[in-house]
Formats: sequence, structure tokens, C-alpha cells
Amino acid sequence: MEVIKSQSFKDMKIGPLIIALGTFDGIHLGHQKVIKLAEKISKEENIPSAVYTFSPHPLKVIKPAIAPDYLLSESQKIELISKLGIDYYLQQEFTSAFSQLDYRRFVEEYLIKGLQVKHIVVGEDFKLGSRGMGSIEKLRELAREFKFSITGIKNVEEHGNRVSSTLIRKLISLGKVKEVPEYLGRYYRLKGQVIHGFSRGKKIVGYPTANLKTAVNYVLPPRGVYACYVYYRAEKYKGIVNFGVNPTFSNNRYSIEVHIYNFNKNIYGEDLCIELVDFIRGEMTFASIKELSAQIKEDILYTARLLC
Ligand SMILES: Cc1cc2nc3c(=O)[nH]c(=O)nc-3n(C[C@H](O)[C@H](O)[C@H](O)COP(=O)(O)O)c2cc1C
Ligand SMILES: Nc1ncnc2c1ncn2[C@@H]1O[C@H](COP(=O)(O)OP(=O)(O)OP(=O)(O)O)[C@@H](O)[C@H]1O
Repeated sequence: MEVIKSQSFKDMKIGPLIIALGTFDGIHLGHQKVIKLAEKISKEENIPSAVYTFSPHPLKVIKPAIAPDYLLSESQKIELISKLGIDYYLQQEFTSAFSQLDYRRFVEEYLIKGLQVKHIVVGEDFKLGSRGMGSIEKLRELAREFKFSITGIKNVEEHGNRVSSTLIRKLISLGKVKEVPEYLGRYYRLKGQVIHGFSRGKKIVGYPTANLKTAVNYVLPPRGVYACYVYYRAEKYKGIVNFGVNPTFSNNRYSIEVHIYNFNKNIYGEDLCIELVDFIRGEMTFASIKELSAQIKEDILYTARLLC
């Protein structure tokens, strides 16, 4: 898959293309259906496929106060889209000027004249352009005028809920990580680099932990302990991760730290990916380090049985 990032795809002569359009933070079950259909049409018509997406998240520019944190880093998003067989990843830099572009000009100048788009796939309630004026009905009118095709996919739902990035963010922020795969299609994954903590884990508490500096500002679950799988250099391990400020100690600093089972390598500076499987307990303040260590021991035994 070719990755192209640009402020304007107006003059980018890479078409004709079949595109899936949207923000796509998560690549959840709804997104996957949209992208897979674009890929299928691309094969049938023998025209390359593209995912046309925006970065940063449009709300970071339009309404920063309510802009969400991310479900995916850029590299995770690119990897997932590439696995769906798409030919081009087109990342539109979402600037304030771009946010004011109305949907008609965007379609005409960027998609039709620029990229020579032949078919657009979106969700049926997708809204495009300045103030979200470009509904699927409006896009259908433009499709007739500019002679391209458009497919609006019926909402993918699970348990009566429309699958959306917003819903998945909410589940995570409520600690309901176990329910996430039903909408996301996989466990929620956070990627990061192992950095130095206070070096208390192994020496004082008795359990070594890898402190993670995340690749992006991920949506975070409530402070506490979670069962997880850990990926290190393509190997999968069981793990237990603590999100919090370690209130038992006085020098508080927010950290994401994971204890990997049966593992004793020095991995400072290396990349890890953790998959959140289940909530174990909230973060607690212990009267002594001995009590904290005893609780962690119990957490580790309990979590080992839970992960298979
Ligand atoms: C499974 C697990 C559970 C933890 N639970 C708590 C907790 O409830 N309260 C707390 O103060 N610290 C908790 N910790 C954090 C320890 O205090 C932490 O590992 C220690 O401070 C090491 O920090 P460092 O990596 O900065 O050296 C937990 C750590 C792990 C691995
Ligand atoms: N559940 C779904 N079913 C079908 N299509 C969907 C679904 N969710 C999103 N889409 C479509 O996938 C594309 C990308 O979605 P986008 O990221 O913009 O929205 P979203 O997942 O609903 O996120 P948010 O919750 O932030 O609105 C859009 O075309 C959108 O309409």
C-alpha cells in the first residue's frame, strides 16, 4: 500500500480511484465493512482502491475542547488498512482552512478533478465538508452531476448499537475493555516504547514492570489493573498492566506499566504492544509496600488463570 500525506490532493494525479471516505479512528467493524467494499469494487472494476482519511481528527481543529483521544496511532491505522488490501492510504492534513471547504468544492476539486474518483463508499449517515452539510443525499446529487458512483453502507450494529468510534471510546473510558472486541473486531491495542520509571518495580515491589510511553494520546481506561496480552518482537506473552499514579508512593506520576509473565529481558527503548483483555481491579493505596506486593502477587495468579 502506498502512503501519501498531503495538505491538498487537488493536484495529485494518481487516479482513477475507488475510495472509502472518513476519519476511520479505530478501523472498527463498521469501518472494515466500508473499506472491504471499496476493495471489492476496486477488484471488480480493475481500478485501484484508496482510503481517504483525515489527520489530525477533525474535531481537534473544529472543536478542540471536545476532541477525542485516539483509538489508533498512525502506524497502526496504516497497518490495519493495508491488511484489508487497499492500494493507497491518502491522509489529508485537516487544517482550519480545509475545515471551511464546502463539500461540493471538496468533491469537485479534490475527488473528481484531482483524484478522478469513480466510486465513493461511505456509511449511510456520513457527513462531509464544512458544518457537515454533505449528507449522503447531497453526495448522490453530485454523483449524478459529476458522473461517479456512490454507495452508502447501512449502519453496522451490534447489540442494537451503531458501531462507532465514539461508542468504543466510551466503553474504554468506562473500563469495559472486555466488551470492546464486539465492536472493534479485536482487543484494544496500545503501542509504545519502554521507558525508565522510578526503578521500584523489581527492586522494591518485587515485580519488574515495563513503563510505556505511548505512540499517540490513546483513549485510556480508568486507573487500575487489567489483564493483557503483550506483543514483543512478534512474540505473544501474558501480562498484567497498571494504569495510574501509584498512590502507595509519594512521587506520583501517571504511568502505564506492564508486568510480562515469564520474561526477564532488558527492553528499555524497545517497542511493545499491549492488548487489553479484562478489568481486574481499581488502583488502590496500600499502607505498606508488603501489602502492595501481596496484592500484586494475587492479581498475577488470578490473571494467569484468566488468560489462556
Ligand atoms: C499488577 C500491578 C498492580 C499494581 N497496583 C498498584 C496499586 O493498586 N497501587 C499502587 O500504588 N501501585 C500499584 N502498582 C504499581 C507499583 O507501585 C509499581 O509497579 C511500582 O511503583 C514500580 O514503579 P516504577 O516502574 O516507576 O519503578 C501496580 C503494579 C502492577 C504491576
Ligand atoms: N457502524 C457503521 N456502519 C457503516 N458504516 C460506518 C459505521 N461507522 C462508520 N461508518 C462509516 O465509515 C466511515 C468512517 O467513519 P468515521 O470514522 O467518520 O465515523 P465513526 O466511526 O462513526 O466515528 P465517530 O463515532 O467519531 O462518528 C464513514 O464513511 C462512516 O459513515
